[in-house]
Amino acid sequence: MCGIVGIVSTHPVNQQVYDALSLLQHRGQDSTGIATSEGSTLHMFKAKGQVREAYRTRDMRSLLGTMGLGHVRYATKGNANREEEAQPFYVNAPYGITLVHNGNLTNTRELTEELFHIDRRHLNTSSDTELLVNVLANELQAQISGNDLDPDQVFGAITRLHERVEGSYAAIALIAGKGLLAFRDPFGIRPLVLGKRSTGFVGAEWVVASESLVLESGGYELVRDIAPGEAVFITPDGEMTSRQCAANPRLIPCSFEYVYLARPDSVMNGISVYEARLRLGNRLADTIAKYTPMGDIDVVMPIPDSSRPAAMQVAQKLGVEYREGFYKNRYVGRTFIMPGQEQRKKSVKQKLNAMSTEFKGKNVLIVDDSIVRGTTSKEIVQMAREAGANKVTFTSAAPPVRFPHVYGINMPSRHELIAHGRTYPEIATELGADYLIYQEVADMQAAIIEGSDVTALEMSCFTGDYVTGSVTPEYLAWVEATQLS
Ligand SMILES: O=P(O)(O)OC[C@H]1O[C@H](OP(=O)(O)OP(=O)(O)O)[C@H](O)[C@@H]1O
Ligand SMILES: NC(=O)CC[C@H](N)C(=O)O
Ligand SMILES: [Mg+2]
Repeated sequence: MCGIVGIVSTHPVNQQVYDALSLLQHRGQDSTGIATSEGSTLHMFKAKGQVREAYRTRDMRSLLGTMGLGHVRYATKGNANREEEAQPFYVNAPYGITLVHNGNLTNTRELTEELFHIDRRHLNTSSDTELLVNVLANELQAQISGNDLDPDQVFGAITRLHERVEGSYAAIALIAGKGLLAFRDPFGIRPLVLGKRSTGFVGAEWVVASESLVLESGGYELVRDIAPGEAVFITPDGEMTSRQCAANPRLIPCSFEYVYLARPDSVMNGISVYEARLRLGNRLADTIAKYTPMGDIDVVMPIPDSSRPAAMQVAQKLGVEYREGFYKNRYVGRTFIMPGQEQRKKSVKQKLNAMSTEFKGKNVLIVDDSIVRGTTSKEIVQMAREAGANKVTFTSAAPPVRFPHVYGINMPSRHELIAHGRTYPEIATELGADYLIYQEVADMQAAIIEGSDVTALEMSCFTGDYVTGSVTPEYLAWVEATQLS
């Protein structure tokens, strides 16, 4: 999962893009980059690491211009540690295009072949984003007749792109001197919102971002979510045009955004992430009440940070005291999105510590938002026991993750998933917990979409049902054999 932002302003945008990326840091910690367009000149800077460490004052000063975009990366394809794969990606024709992408393409093998053998394009990395920007450039080139670029040509290119590309993609591109283009895949798997701020001068300022909290913080009004399959083109003067470019668009957003990835203060596809997490807690409480005699539980505890809203509701609904027994070191980032199991394991220990006064002799019910590899939960159960807990009940506000996620969350291999091929008692034993309770799939779906217009969710990592056609057993075996873990 990555974070993306694009801004068209009447003022220099470098600082605004930087501020937005800081707010999206929870979506990717591997690398970051910003590109700006100063007339027809593109400026770009990218580096490994988090936003605060990556940019020096001189890098920021070089990012001139009133249109810009930025990216924080959580790698799902290629190599998390290679600076060349940090985004934005750049191609010099037509006009000069830079692009940022959140998502993961699932027909990369076909696209690589086509781009090389038919379109005669040079690919220099194993990043799927490099494929995406080259398809865009190729299709844009095919649309252009004179020297000017009009929105019809841009939308024609996106229509073709939707026909060629499969998988998930929320993307923003800067076309040097011409405008900013944003588009979302035909299922709207990854999020993208559009915001506007009136300047008091002619024209408005526009922002496109992964999450709505970026808009709120910058004083933009939320115009709407960009629709699945839709493309939005904004000229340097702030003129905005949009068009539906997909043949059969249907909103099927990723459930994992609501479970874990997004910040709780964002609203995505009309659903408040915080409220969805509260509802997940309510439903989980009902399931817990079915299976656990309440007299057995002394306290409910969250695993900071993401499970707090759900844990609060579990405690309230069960009528059990809510306590924070794990202290979180705020200087360690999110562990799940770190690359490599070694680093993730080490970081859980550095990040969380159990306070023995909260555990001694107690039956604790621990709530996490999800259990994926079990890296966090295994450590947590052990910490709780060492801190003197009597019985440990571990609960997850999401169902068991049993299948690879191929749409922008890095869990490509079934074998690394703790729930894959194991029964509940086997998982509990593996975690060292006395009891283990998961949310049901139907309850997760109902909790997330309740009260909204969304009718379906992308839940493949829980169900094994993939919404794009290219995800076959053969593809999954290839992903398992070749991708990052
Ligand atoms: O089973 P695992 O493979 O360990 O993955 C699941 C855990 O990872 C995430 O926490 P993370 O520390 O990344 O972020 P958070 O602070 O937002 O909870 C998530 O909230 C779970 O705690
Ligand atoms: N998580 C993402 O959105 C990743 C984007 C892209 N697939 C990359 O690996 O860089
Ligand atoms: Mg967590």
